[in-house]
Amino acid sequence: MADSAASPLDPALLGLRQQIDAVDRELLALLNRRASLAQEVGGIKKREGSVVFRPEREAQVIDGLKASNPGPLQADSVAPIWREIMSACRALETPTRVAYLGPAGTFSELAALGYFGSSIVRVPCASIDEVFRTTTAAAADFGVVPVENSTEGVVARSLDLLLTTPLFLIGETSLFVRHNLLRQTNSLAGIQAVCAHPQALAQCHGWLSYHLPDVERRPVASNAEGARLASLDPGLAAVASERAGSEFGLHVVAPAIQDDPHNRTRFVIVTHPDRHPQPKASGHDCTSLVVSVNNRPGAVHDMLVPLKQHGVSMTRFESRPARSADQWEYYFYIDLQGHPDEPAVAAALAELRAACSFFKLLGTYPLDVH
Ligand SMILES: O=C(O)C(=O)C[C@]1(C(=O)O)C=C[C@@H](O)C=C1
Repeated sequence: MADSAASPLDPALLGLRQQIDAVDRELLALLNRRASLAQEVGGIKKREGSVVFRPEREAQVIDGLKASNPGPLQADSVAPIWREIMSACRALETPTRVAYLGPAGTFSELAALGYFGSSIVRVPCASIDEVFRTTTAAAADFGVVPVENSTEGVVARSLDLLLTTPLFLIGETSLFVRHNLLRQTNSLAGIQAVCAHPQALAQCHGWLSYHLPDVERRPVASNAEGARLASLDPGLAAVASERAGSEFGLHVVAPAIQDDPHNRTRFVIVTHPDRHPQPKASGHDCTSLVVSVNNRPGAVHDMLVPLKQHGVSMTRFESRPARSADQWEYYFYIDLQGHPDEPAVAAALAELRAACSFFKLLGTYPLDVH
């Protein structure tokens, strides 16, 4: 087909491409200069024995660039580009090993890559428990685990493990989750079972009930594991990402089958407090804690009064049964806006701690920058 605008012989096109080539060479030279500076920073950190990954600094770099971006590059493009640049620079300082619910192609892997960039050492794990174990045992520097989905609510296992393990939070990221029905053949006929993580099956409940009402829904450890099983058996279908589909050579029989078109999953980044300090204030931070109060009338209200008194906003409040002898005891997972280095947050936390029978600071970290 004739395409005069895209013809490589068009002198205007040729001229513009030559300019792009020249800009790319300049960009490469600048990126290498940046990389050398990061290496020098890495040298200082090594001498001081301090950690390489500084989530608050990375958030500030991206925030600053977005605020001063003159365009036409869109503001939304700034964060992913600089995340990759900083990922590559960080890798020159030290390898970053990141554990997540694998195998390749899971949404957890996408979240890990979105947050840390692609210059990481991937440590796929078979379960959320294994992500916590691997990170606790220092076989990974960081773990990425889902905590909440906009359709299905909390990921209970992650919340329980945050309560019971020593790991703490240093970051968060969220992902638009688009599920697809994948299979060896491009047809809905003859499917015997649909395999996926229980959360994904639940997020597609409406679609599966309508289109495959009599087909077994088979919960498996991850969506990518479902895709792997579907690649071995023509009678099986999977609910997973397009990436998992291409990874295992499957057709997308039906795209975007999640019941909520805005289906999002929030992930947190965990690490071990012995190996990583709490991030410093970035200016846009979140502080997460889990608390419990004695079971008496008004106790939850009283616990929250210090937040109001010190003008600290609460952005999340989830309850989980404590599974203690008293079956009506609960743990409350609370997210506050701000950092404990801010006097109002410090004062509110101190008073809240005094009002609680149990108090655990889960971490403080920069809010996700898009
Ligand atoms: O500023 C630092 O501390 C660096 O190591 C440099 C850099 C970057 O590339 O900008 C890389 C890694 C850190 O997580 C933060 C920033």
